[in-house]
Amino acid sequence: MMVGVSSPALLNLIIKRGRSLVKMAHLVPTLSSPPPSPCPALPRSAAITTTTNTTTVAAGMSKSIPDQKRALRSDVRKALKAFSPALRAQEDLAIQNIVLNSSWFKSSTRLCAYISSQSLREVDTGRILGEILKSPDDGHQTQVKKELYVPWVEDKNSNMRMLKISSLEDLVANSMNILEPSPVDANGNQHEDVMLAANPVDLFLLPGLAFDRHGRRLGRGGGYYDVFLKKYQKLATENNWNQPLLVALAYSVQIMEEGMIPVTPCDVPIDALVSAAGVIPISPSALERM
Ligand SMILES: Nc1nc2c(c(=O)[nH]1)N(C=O)[C@@H](CNc1ccc(C(=O)N[C@@H](CCC(=O)O)C(=O)O)cc1)CN2
Ligand SMILES: Nc1ncnc2c1ncn2[C@@H]1O[C@H](COP(=O)(O)OP(=O)(O)OP(=O)(O)O)[C@@H](O)[C@H]1O
Repeated sequence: MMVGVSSPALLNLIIKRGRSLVKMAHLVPTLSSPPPSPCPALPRSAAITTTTNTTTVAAGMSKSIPDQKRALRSDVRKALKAFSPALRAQEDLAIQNIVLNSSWFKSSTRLCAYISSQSLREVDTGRILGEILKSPDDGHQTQVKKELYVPWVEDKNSNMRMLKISSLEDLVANSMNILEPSPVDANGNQHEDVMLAANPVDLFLLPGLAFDRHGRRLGRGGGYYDVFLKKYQKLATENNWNQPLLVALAYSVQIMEEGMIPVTPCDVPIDALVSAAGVIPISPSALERM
């Protein structure tokens, strides 16, 4: 099976090791039948109406928010498919350069970042992950030492953990063809769960399908990030920590006009968006820190 990874380094890792893929069919999210939601959906009358072909509806017959989300996901997947590989590569380079050269990335010490998947056509994080994991050069330390936590899908009920890795060797492909931490690291130790870490994460680099300039984010429909981010924000509040900066990475075709992304109270807004055109700080904390 071909694993879709965004960076040649990650791809080589998979090929080189030639390990059989870990099968976790029981962990594949049943995207069509999510768990009962504690987040009340907005009334239909509050649903977005006249924005795209997919959400334009007759008066009083607006689509439900889940239906609007499904339709927008489908539109964005098509746009990503039609996005030229050359432009995509240009944007991958520009986005990663913006992150790597930013003061907020350089000064971050604990990060949660996604391992980009080429088959999902996600903004490449390969160089960023490499930079986070590289050992600081003795005597020529150019960056603050960083700790990296990456997603591990726990079950199909939107539960995801963020586990600490210290090397890309700690990753194996899951049943969704996304690289995840293996059950134990190279030394046979469990990966630390960020929810049990003594110190706070300062930066999240988030994936998603669609975003807008006002902080709305549409994910892939599993609810994994929304559930996790709510829990982590609660943990930060309980510990009197600063809230982490939530920064999403987006190709130009994933940035929507205001009003196109349907949201419910469960959707956690992002603080900032990085596209090839630059950083868009959104929240007051992003305006302060970026
Ligand atoms: N790189 C990466 N890792 C991640 C996420 C992510 O979005 N990106 N996740 C974020 O939640 C979690 C995994 N959730 C996922 C949810 C759906 C699909 C997926 O393959 N979706 C297909 C459609 C499947 C369907 O409709 O049945 C797709 O989007 O094309 C993958 C991962 C944790 N790890
Ligand atoms: N905090 C939460 N607690 C419980 N269920 C939630 C929470 N957040 C989202 N969900 C549920 O998860 C399902 C998917 O939500 P939604 O479509 O917003 O996901 P998404 O934003 O596309 O995915 P992700 O958050 O993984 O990027 C919905 O049924 C939603 O009600």
